[in-house]
Amino acid sequence: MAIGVVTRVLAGFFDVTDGGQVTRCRARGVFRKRNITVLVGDRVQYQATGSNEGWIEEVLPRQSELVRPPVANVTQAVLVFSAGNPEFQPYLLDKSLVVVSQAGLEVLIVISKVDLVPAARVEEIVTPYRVAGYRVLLMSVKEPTAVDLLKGELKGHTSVFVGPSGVGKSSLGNALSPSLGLKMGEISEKMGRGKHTTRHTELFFIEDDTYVADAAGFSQLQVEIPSPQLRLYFPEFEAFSGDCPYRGCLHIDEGDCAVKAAVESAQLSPSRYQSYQQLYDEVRHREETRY
Ligand SMILES: Nc1nc2c(ncn2[C@@H]2O[C@H](COP(=O)(O)OP(=O)(O)OP(=O)(O)O)[C@@H](O)[C@H]2O)c(=O)[nH]1
Ligand SMILES: [Zn+2]
Repeated sequence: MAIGVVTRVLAGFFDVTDGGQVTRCRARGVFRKRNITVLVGDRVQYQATGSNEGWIEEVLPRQSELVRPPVANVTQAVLVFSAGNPEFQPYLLDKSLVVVSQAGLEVLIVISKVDLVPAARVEEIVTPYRVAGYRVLLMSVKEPTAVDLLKGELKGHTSVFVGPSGVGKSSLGNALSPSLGLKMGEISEKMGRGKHTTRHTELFFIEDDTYVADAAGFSQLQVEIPSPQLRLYFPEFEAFSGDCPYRGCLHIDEGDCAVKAAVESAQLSPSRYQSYQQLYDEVRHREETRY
């Protein structure tokens, strides 16, 4: 019996990838009885019955399960944001960071199109995130070696690629695997026409134990964290919050707040703090209007 990863779910069939080889499998009826849905990303035991055909015998325990997109065993989110064209969007990045951290995923930030803005601007964009402890990769089509660094960061992970339209996800996907690039391009084209197409998530084999899924719509997810806990998702605040006079200081309206003081003295990034404030307001607003 072999073990593979479900990379595609079709009507009644599942593509199981094992070392880059794809076997189109049916699933035993027992899964329906046991109320198990086989998801993209599931590790399965399967039995090949012919050339490229087989049966899924068992679904191995899941480490994680994302609802949107419905993918099992995702371990890492790659957040792709461009330095220019479209302009860097700090709030959307900061919000996405909170969402994926909440989902328990490892995070890699990719700043793309760094060739389009001056080096000093790239520094300005990137520094707050490095200070906060995030891994950040700079990417440019003019710097193909960056793709090797990205491959290194993907190794051993099942990653979802997340990012706004036009930041260069298809170009990146293409550099990793031509079929991945094609799929990513296809999706955004449809979204651009404003159509709501239900599309199936697919997992792309990059190398052994290394897969990538694209995740349109991920950034539309809401932050489901209670407002008092939001501050914990801005890890760089912690170096200062110990000096806030109120234990449990939210760093919003409190007097003598050490985090706000650090923002004013530029020891903390004003842009990151602004994102925190905006997110806090959004969550508070939802909490207040819920009942
Ligand atoms: N200058 C520059 N342009 C880039 C870079 N990467 C991608 N582009 C260009 O940016 C445009 C958008 O790239 P895509 O790869 O289609 O971006 P995407 O994120 O897939 O965008 P959607 O398809 O809208 O989701 C294309 O014209 C690319 O050629 C880069 O590193 N530098
Ligand atoms: Zn404070």
